[in-house]
Amino acid sequence: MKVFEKAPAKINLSLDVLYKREDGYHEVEMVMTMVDLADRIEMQELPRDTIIISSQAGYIPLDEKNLAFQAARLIKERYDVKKGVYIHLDKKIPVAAGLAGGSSDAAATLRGLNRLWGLGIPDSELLRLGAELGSDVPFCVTGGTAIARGRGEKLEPIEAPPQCWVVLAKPPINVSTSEIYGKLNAKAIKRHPSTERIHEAIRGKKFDMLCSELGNVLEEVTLDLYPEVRQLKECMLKLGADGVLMSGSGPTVFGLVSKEAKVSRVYNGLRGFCKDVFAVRLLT
Ligand SMILES: C[C@](O)(CO)[C@H](O)COP(=O)(O)OP(=O)(O)OC[C@H]1O[C@@H](n2ccc(N)nc2=O)[C@H](O)[C@@H]1O
Ligand SMILES: Nc1ncnc2c1ncn2[C@@H]1O[C@H](COP(=O)(O)OP(=O)(O)OP(=O)(O)O)[C@@H](O)[C@H]1O
Repeated sequence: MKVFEKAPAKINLSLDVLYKREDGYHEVEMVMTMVDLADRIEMQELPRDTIIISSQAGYIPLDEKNLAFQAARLIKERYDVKKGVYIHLDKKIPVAAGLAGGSSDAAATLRGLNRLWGLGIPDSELLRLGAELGSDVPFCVTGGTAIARGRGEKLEPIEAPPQCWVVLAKPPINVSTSEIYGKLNAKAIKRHPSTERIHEAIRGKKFDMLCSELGNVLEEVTLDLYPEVRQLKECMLKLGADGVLMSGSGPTVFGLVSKEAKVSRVYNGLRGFCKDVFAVRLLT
């Protein structure tokens, strides 16, 4: 038997850090949503008690470092499943991009294996398992739009943002999430985004307000380390995107665009700047 799951990319409409915690993680407040750019995960039962990962993408680990492998191992151990599984990851989300590609693959694996093996694990438990795999995984389990708190695992589902186009561009650099958090001085953040005002813009479907309230405190670190990300933001604004922000710890920058007529100008203008450019819709 085989099951398929879509693993969509996330973007952070806001990302605020409140303080650094004793456990080394940062207490965050983020508004997150999904976009229509997704990996496709195929899971097939194997008679032998093993986990095999394959992918068409040549640049991700296929062993226990892969988050989908870790998700499968966690479910097998926790629910004492003696069967094996073959997992194929058809990667469309750029890797180490700030789009939670690995986290979304892990979440899709949890959902898919729950179905494949008929385990009947409730959503609340899938969220708890997800939190053991990474801070972004619980949000990827539920999807939709949510305010995430704690280290990212405490979720408050909210309304969908006003529908628009999202142009994503990833410059050809790799950014380490732990390095960016590590270099952030939480006590010296210059400008905190307002989660409340972002939520108000979403609730009231106020697209212009949403664009002007976008904010991510990790930009302070990543944009200084990688000036090309700052240039990419400026370029996207010049090309006519209505609101522009870096997603997660970067380096992907996304632009919100309300009018379809403007999308191709932004998309084509960026193609000269970097190879990984996508024009997609919000997944509402
Ligand atoms: C940047 C975001 O992607 C925004 O959604 C997330 O905050 C990070 O999510 P993630 O990549 O799933 O994070 P994890 O795999 O749990 O942690 C990676 C590293 O990021 C740092 N980290 C992560 C989350 C958090 N709230 N505080 C942190 O300081 C820690 O150093 C950790 O070692
Ligand atoms: N299934 C997977 N897909 C992509 N990368 C994976 C996967 N499993 C493990 N990795 C590893 O995880 C690292 C981060 O990749 P990922 O694409 O998840 O980053 P990201 O989009 O920056 O995540 P986040 O936004 O959650 O910080 C990469 O170095 C990659 O080798």
